[in-house]
Amino acid sequence: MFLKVSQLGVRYAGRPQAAVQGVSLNLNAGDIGVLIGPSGCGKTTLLRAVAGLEPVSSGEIRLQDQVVSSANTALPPEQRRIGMVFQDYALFPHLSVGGNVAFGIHQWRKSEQAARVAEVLELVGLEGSAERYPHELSGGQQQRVALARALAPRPQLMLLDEPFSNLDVDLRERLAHEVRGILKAAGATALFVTHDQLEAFAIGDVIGVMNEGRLHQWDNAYTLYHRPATRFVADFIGHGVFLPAQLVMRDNGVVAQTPLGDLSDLDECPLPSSYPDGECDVLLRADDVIHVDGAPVKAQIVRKSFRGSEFLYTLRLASGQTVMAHVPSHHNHEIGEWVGMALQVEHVVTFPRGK
Ligand SMILES: Nc1ncnc2c1ncn2[C@@H]1O[C@H](COP(=O)(O)OP(=O)(O)OP(=O)(O)O)[C@@H](O)[C@H]1O
Repeated sequence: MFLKVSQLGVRYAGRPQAAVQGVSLNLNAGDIGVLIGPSGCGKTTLLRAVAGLEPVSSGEIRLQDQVVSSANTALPPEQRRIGMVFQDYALFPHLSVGGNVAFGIHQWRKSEQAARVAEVLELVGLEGSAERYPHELSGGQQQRVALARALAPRPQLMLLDEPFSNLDVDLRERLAHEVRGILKAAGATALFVTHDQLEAFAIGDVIGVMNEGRLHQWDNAYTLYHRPATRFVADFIGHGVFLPAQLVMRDNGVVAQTPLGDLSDLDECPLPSSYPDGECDVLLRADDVIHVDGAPVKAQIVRKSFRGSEFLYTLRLASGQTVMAHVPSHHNHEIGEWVGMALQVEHVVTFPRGK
């Protein structure tokens, strides 16, 4: 295991609650991990602890099997061979692009420095820009220089904290894909912090969802979306809606009875005995709820937003619950209209009956 974080706790003096509590995660060499979660959930604190910039109050951090942080060990940041790109990690304005990129390798021989600068600038798509100055570059180009600067000393681990948050949305998405390509081409292992889930999906091999200092799940994007471990993950990733359901046995199989009809032929569905009286909530994504003109269950459209090839409808069921559905945009119904809806769920995800 390349990076191993075990039962990590980080506290700030004078704050009653730990900023990071009981967090464990593993990252393989060459993989990109992404931490995502709402503001204040502890993402940056965790990243800073890995960098050696925050002391650890419990648990430990290992890099290539060496304990670098624990309650009584703290390898200084400069000995961790870590490259960092932070949101506010500005370039030095008085240094050329080449000068900026060479900053962390100034102790190398001049010829090796020049070769490495050319190599990483090519990697980030800025070959031939070594003589330019930061103010002559766009925001996206400046962030690529910052990335090149961090990669130049061949760090064993790259840490990136919301590196695109000062850039506009279109550029962010493009850069997210580019940065993944650059990190992979460099063979880098990286931990990346964002609060944007599309960015997380575009960049991460493995994604961790944090809330209030805790890591709820550490998995690939597909599993996070389809098999969320907690209600928080279900809601945060892909905006889940929860419908009350009752699990019952019928013909040797489990059926989930919901206000949108029965769900049967379910894979991996828990038995009714998993919940008191079989009563639970099922997670429904907008793509689990389909519009069928003649369906017996009707729902009223309360909101609709046009997304080009489809509408995202928000619908209220007769039972009062709200669900969302992606519907092909040629089904252009009016707000207030009652339309036929049904469920198309492959694997059902259940949680204890909620708040
Ligand atoms: N230097 C500090 N001193 C005291 N408390 C801090 C300090 N830095 C962060 N905190 C607190 O620790 C918690 C976690 O903060 P952190 O910056 O790690 O969250 P985050 O998930 O990165 O948030 P954001 O997305 O807003 O950057 C928050 O409650 C924050 O107020």
